[in-house]
Order: sequence, then structure tokens, then C-alpha cells
Amino acid sequence: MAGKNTQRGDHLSVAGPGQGFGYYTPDKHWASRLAPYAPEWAGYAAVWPVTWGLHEWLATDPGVAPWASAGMSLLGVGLTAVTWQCARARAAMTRKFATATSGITAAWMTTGTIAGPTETPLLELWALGGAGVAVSWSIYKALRRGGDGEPGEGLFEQVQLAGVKQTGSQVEPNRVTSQLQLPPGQMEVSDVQKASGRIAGWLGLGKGAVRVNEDPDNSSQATMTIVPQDVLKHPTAWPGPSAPGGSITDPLVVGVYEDTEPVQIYLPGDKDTGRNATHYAVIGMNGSGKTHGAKESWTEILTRRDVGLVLMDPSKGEQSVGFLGDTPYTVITGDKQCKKAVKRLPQLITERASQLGEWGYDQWVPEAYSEHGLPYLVIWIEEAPRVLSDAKTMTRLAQEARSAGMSLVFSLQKPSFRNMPTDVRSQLGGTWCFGVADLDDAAFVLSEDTIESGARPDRWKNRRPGCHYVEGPGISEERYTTPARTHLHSDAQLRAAVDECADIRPAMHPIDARYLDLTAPATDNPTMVAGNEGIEPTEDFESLDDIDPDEAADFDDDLVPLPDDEDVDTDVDDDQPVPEQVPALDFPGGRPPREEAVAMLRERITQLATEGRTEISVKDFPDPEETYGRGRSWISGELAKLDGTLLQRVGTDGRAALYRPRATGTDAGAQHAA
Ligand SMILES: Nc1ncnc2c1ncn2[C@@H]1O[C@H](COP(=O)(O)OP(=O)(O)OP(=O)(O)O)[C@@H](O)[C@H]1O
Repeated sequence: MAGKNTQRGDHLSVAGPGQGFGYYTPDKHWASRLAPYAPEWAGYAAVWPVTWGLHEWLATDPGVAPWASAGMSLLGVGLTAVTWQCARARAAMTRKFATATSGITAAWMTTGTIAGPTETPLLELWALGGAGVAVSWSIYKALRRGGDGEPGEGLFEQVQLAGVKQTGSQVEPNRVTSQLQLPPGQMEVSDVQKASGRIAGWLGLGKGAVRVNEDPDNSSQATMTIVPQDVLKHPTAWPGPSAPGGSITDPLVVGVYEDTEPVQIYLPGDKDTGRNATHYAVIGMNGSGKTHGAKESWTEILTRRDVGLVLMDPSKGEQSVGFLGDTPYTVITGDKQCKKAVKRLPQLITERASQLGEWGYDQWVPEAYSEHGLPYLVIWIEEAPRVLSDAKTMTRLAQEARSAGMSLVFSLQKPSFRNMPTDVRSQLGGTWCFGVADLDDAAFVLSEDTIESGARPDRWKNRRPGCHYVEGPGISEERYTTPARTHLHSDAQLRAAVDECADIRPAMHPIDARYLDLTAPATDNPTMVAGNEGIEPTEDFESLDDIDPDEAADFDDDLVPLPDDEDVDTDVDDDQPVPEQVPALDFPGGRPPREEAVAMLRERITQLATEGRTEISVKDFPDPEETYGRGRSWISGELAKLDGTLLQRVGTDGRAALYRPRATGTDAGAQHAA
């Protein structure tokens, strides 16, 4: 076959000798390029108005509607069967895809005729689902016919990958998966991966719509996945905790993949499946959705029966954990407190590991809790480089914590060799990567294969908060390259779920309480109390108010190396026996019920407003344990709840949220105004 250009610039194919009369086919004109793909798009466009017409015609008369419904259902089944029958001569994939398309279209048209095509979710299903089916058809055709460019030149030739053959494909709405065979010895899968942007461009799709994964058993074979529509554009609503009352051995569900499958993260190990316990690094630029995702994870953890959670947040603790209100949890805020707590971790690890060993376990298993009361422990450290400032600390913690039934989660905005040495990185089995400014940031934590296969978290930056990739034990490697997004939720929803599981959560084990030197959290749940009874409180454990910000900053600059075990200043008398019983919270006369505590808090706000205070923060409620029977975080959560009614949030003082009393109704503001 030969070709030539016409005066109008169109490329015409000429039938060669022996092919009968020569004729011209305008194969480069845009209309002829698009013509093969017109049927699916015309069908897509026609389905809606036809259904609307049918609805107006048949469904508005109550006498006709039931007959129309039955008739259309039968017609749909019949057409689907006819499609299956007529397509028997076609390739198996074409036959299945055509039949599925007929079935889906008939079902939608029948429902649309009865209910009306403008109804939700029928309209959305047509708009997104229908377009997805049409795009999938177009891609499938493009791949099968090998493109519509120069005769004999297919997609792969056009993107400079001559020799790559498609050996099979699978088509689903909004996803085409093709198996590729590379010319052995001439090309590597990385060459195809590098061309994924060109393939996307050739198909008229966005960057990242094409991913290429190498076959681990045969480096001359690969799987190419094309996802035409970005379904993560809109977040999915949070469905609630995935396993309330379940075990931490059940996965934490923290979002959905682009094919709507749940994102599942595993923390403890499982000998049966050969999965190791793991730590995670959470990275993402500011505003990429790390805290939002963290809250979802914390809620998952706090709704399980055999896991404890310790949150360390050197800067915005009040802000990020305020939603937990007075629910039982343990949070350590402030630079200095977090650093102190981190110093205690090595001894905690040693103690937990030797206790597990005494019980005959070489790692944490659910029986450690069900038979001995030692829950799994997750230590979640926000802005980790601020408190884990030296490599030795991080490496040792990461190396040893897993065998002690602990998972560490280090959250940070930008990893670098300085704040996350390679040794540490190699100890973190899991990575949760949100949008980043630069692909190099992601490459620091995501595996090379994931990046090469087309993962592009730098495309999201912080414009698509919550979108992420996740790698970790228990997650299928194919999923590493599949984009996902955390759910859309509000603090109130999470809070309600956490509250509902108040009686399910485990008591903090005395070992954890002792070695972290945790004060007893205020709680309605008598089982969730830090076991400090019988242990002298540390003398130098400062409250947040006692920290001089300048001192904290100095501390931050003066990075303290990890002391050796014998130097660890736990401020705990090691001879002191660990209490067997979890003590009850000591509040003389019983602490006030919640309503009463809230009333007292409101009264205090009124008093402050009457005194002429224009700014109020959590610091204006000294000794909250004694006064309200609840901790600072409870105060913080209650103040946040009054935002918009009694109070108006005006910013932060760098640590805590600041509020102005509002002049409304009978509230404090009104009194102040008076
Ligand atoms: N999946 C999601 N769907 C919708 N909105 C989201 C999602 N994830 C996060 N957001 C929103 O994006 C904004 C930024 O999220 P977030 O505060 O969690 O980011 P961050 O990475 O923690 O930022 P920083 O590092 O500055 O603290 C918030 O308003 C949050 O509600």
C-alpha cells in the first residue's frame, strides 16, 4: 500500500497492484479518523433523549406504565440475548463487552422510562457511566485496530514502541486492561512506562490515565491499564467505621481506589499469611489531606476492641484532635512533651517485647489482648521530623517496635535524607503518599516500581486533597499504582462513631501508661484509663502552659541524639511494681456529668466576656481536670463546638485556637454587650 497527500493535505491510501481498481481512502481527515468511534458516542448521546421521550409517552399514564415496564424489561432481556447470539463470531472479548453494554443500556433505559431520566442517580449514571462505557469502547477499538494513522502503523508504532504487541485485553466500564508482549531482548518494560504519557496523549486522555506494570515473572511482558475518567475527582462519602468492635488485625479502611474498591491498611503482622507488622510513613505537601486521612484512620483504630492509640502532635494537636472531644484517647501535644515521650519509647518497647516473650509470643497476636489484656499499640507522630530529629532514634524505634506489638506512623510534609535517612525508610514497611510538590518527594518513599509504573502524586499537589497512593504489607502490589482518595467526612461524623464505641475500646495497659508516663485521661469509660496509680508522677513533666515557646524553639534546634538504653530518662522508678489493676479515675464526689460540665464551661465563657475579654482560648480554663473532670482536649473540643454560636473563631496563638465571644441572644456575648 502506498500513500500520498492531497492538495488539502489529507493523506489518502491507495489500493496497490493486484487489489483491483485503485481507490482512495481519506484516512487522515479528522472526520475519517473519528468515524470509527462515532457509533458509541452517538449511542451514548441518543440514549438519554430517547428514554426521556419514552418516559413522557409511556410512564405518565398510570394505566400504561406497568405494561411499559414489563414490556421494556422483556425487550431488554431479549436484546441482550440477541447481542450475545449475534456476536458469537466475534472475539470473545468483543462478544462479552457488547453483551454487557446491551444489558447495561437496556436496564438503564427501562428504569429511566419508568422513573424518569432526570432523576438522581439515573442522570448521573448516564452522564458518567455512559460516557465511561463509550470511552472504553473507543479505547478498545483503537487498540484493536492498531490506530488510525499510517496504514500498518498502530498505537505502539505511533508512540515509538514498534514491536510491542497486545496479546489480550479486558474491558470494563471506565477501565481497559491490556496484556503486552515486548520484543524480547530489544525493549524493556521501563521503555513502555516512559512512553505512558505519549500513549495517554495519543488516546486524548490526561496524564496518569495510563499505567504500565511489569509482569514479575517475565520481564518481556507487562499489563497496561487505561482509566479514561478520573472518578476520584469527587470524594466518596464516608461509610462509617469498617469494623466497629473488630480487631486491629482487621484492615483499616481509609478510602476508595479509583475502581471504588476499599483502601485497606494492615498494621499488625499475621503469621498465617506471612505478613509482617509494619510502620507507615505518611507524606504529602501542606493541604494535601494528611490530617483528614489521619482522622479517618484514628477513628478506625478507636472503634476496635484490642488496640490503643497514642497521638503525638508537636504543633497543632488541639486543632487536629479537637474532634475527639472528651472521648477517651491519649494525645501528647507540644514539642517538648512529644520529645520526652519519644525518649521513653525505647524502654516501652523493651518492656512490651519482654512481656510478650514471657507469655510465649515472638510478636503481638490477638491472644496477647484477649488472654493477657495487652492491646496492640499505634503511636502516630505528626510532623515526625520535629520530634524524631536524629537518625539513630528513628532507626532504633522502627527496628524494634514491631516485635513489641507496636506500629509507628510518621507523618511529614516533605521527606529528605536529612529528616528521613535511608536506614529509617528501609524500616518503614508502608507508605501513604498524598499529593506532593515534586515527584522526587514521592520517589523518596514510594518504591521505584510504583513510580515507574506511572504513579504521579505530584499531579495532585494539594489541589486534590485526600488523593493518595498506598504501599504496605497485605496490599496487593497491583494496588500500589492505583490512585485512591480518602472519604469525605466531618469531625462530627467521626466523633459520633468514636463515641459509639466508647465501651468497646480496651483499657490502656499499665505498661504503656507507665513507660509513656501518661496521665489518666478524663473519660466516661472506666476501662480506658491510663494506669498511673502507684507510680510517682515525673517531677519535670510540664503542662503545655508551662512551656516557653522560645525554649521550645531552642529545643527544636538543638537536636538531641538518642540516648543509650541506660541513659534513657524515663523518670520512672524501675523498682516500682507495675500495677495489676487499672485504677479508677480519682474525682472527689464523682466528676460532673457532661451537661453540667458544659454548663460550667459556658458560664466561664460568660464570665470572661463580662470581664471584657475579647479573646478566649483553652488556656483560660486552668485545671480542667479538677474543675470539669475532663482534660484540655475536651475543653478544646467544646470550644470548637461553640464556634458560630457562643464564640467566633478568630485564629490561633500558634498553639491553641483563639475565639471571640459573640454577642448573640442570651449568651455570653450578649451579656458582654450589655
Ligand atoms: N478526601 C477528601 N475529600 C474532600 N476534602 C478533603 C479530603 N481530604 C482532605 N480534604 C480537605 O482538604 C483540606 C486540607 O486537608 P488537611 O488539613 O488534612 O491537609 P494536610 O495535608 O494535613 O495539611 P497540613 O500539612 O498543612 O496540615 C481540608 O480542608 C480537608 O477537609
